[in-house]
Amino acid sequence: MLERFAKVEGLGNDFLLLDRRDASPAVLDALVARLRAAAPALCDRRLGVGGDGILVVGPPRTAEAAATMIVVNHDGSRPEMCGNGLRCVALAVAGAVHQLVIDTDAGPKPCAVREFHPGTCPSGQVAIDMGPPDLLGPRRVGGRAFAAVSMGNPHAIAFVRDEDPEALARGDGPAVERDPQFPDRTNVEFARLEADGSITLWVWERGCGITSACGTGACATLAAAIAEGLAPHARDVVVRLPGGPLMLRQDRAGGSITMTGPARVAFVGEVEVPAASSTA
Ligand SMILES: N[C@@H](CCC[C@H](N)C(=O)O)C(=O)O
Repeated sequence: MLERFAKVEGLGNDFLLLDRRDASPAVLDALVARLRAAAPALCDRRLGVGGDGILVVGPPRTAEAAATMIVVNHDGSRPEMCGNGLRCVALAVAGAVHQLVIDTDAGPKPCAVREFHPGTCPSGQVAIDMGPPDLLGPRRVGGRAFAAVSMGNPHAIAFVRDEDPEALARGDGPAVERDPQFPDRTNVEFARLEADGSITLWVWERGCGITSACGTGACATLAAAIAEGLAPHARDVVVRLPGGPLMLRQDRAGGSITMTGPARVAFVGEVEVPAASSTA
């Protein structure tokens, strides 16, 4: 069955986006099941469209929302949240309305689209109220201390000084992702505080591997940095990811984190999504 999609990206974290705001709950559930089974093939960068995951835009679940975002990782798993993906969904849904709420599996998220360039392939800057982080305490994995933080989805953050965060994310990410202390697996962050107050961040994503950016990972890292006294409240903090910078801010302890960054539709197309039973 052919499905129309937009290829979207935020800082190079890229997704197939299927807008099915017209679908009934049963049709949406069946589509998500098919996409989960087909995700490794669809997201394959040589044999498929290519992407870190898939975003399904469904009808809103709550009265104030414009739509719902459902996320499927590259490996077919279904995470609760995706920061870069949500910026892309807000951009795709926004049209003339630049303030909107999108429902997610981690609750409703207010979004503001700025510097909107309309067209078949719109782009813009999107600010999202990502909600408050949940600080879950320290974990020790392989002799290293990680801060466990939930942004709706799970993160394990280690701060390094003289080590290379990219090498650590590539080398240690897979084992930390599957450490038994994280029964749902975890996204894994290696972060370095820079002299100018910014944070350099590499992320090994659950269900994807290394990505060029992770919005929830950046927010979780800021929360851990503030908790450890490494970053300030009520000031913009730049988190530098391989794909570019995200601007983050938490105004008070325990409060919401605001994330601002780019989103873009790269191209649109149609792709065959096989029935779930024939993709095993
Ligand atoms: N890239 C995303 C996070 C996507 C979900 C993640 N892989 C998970 O399994 O939790 C982001 O920008 O937040």
